[in-house]
Amino acid sequence: MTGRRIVVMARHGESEWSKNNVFCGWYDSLLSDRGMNEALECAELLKQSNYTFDKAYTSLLTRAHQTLKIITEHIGQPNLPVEESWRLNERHYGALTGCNKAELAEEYGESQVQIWRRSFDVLPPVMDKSHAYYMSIWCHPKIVAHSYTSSEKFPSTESLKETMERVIPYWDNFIVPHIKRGQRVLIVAHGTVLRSLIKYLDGVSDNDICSINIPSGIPFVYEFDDDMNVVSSKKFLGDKKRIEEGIARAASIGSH
Ligand SMILES: O=C(O)[C@H](O)COP(=O)(O)O
Repeated sequence: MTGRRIVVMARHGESEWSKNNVFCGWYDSLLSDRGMNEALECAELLKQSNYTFDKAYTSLLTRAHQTLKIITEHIGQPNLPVEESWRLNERHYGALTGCNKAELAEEYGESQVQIWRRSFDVLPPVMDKSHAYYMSIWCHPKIVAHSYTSSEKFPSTESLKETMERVIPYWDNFIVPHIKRGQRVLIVAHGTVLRSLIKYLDGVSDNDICSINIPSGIPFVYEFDDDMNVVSSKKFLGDKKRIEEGIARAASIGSH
């Protein structure tokens, strides 16, 4: 089939843990009030541009599901088929999960915290069984259900590199075939998952990806040709100032 192959991606709205400036990763934090509004703004931008979809993809995490639900209801597609996968979960932030970013910057220095957050391949320390959020993450009903049906090994820490190693095969094997069949796809995921896709699709270098930040709740669009070459890349919808502010917010370590 010939025609425009459009994929819309969005990062979920702000979570409670992000509001408190705490590393979240696989911890299942809910959307904050601001996050709910961001999801609604995201939905409104899609509605204004008349976007509709055939299929949505998201992670196992509630903040992404809440965002997706707000979007699908607002654009009048509450029954849009949704496929969820742990492969679209936020990166596993290892032992940093639950730590306040500003406090870590005081202890280890800002540049070390930014290396953990944005470098391509520097791993945060591993989360072991003694970690305060170990049980909360591994006893999550969706993770438990998945462990019964699959032999896949889950991570205990991830950099962008390891995140890409699970996201890109999922994109290639599970999402791309639907796009090639002409389906309009929406992906609601997390900062590092979207950075993985951007790095892969746009051929961003290991160095340049460090300065790419994804604002919460602002949709962006990729367009592909029939051979899945990128024709138009990462086009954010909406107000330029709001996009710039969102990017700056995602880049910053934040305060207590
Ligand atoms: O997991 C998290 O803490 C957030 O999704 C993103 O945090 P970051 O912008 O510090 O990577």
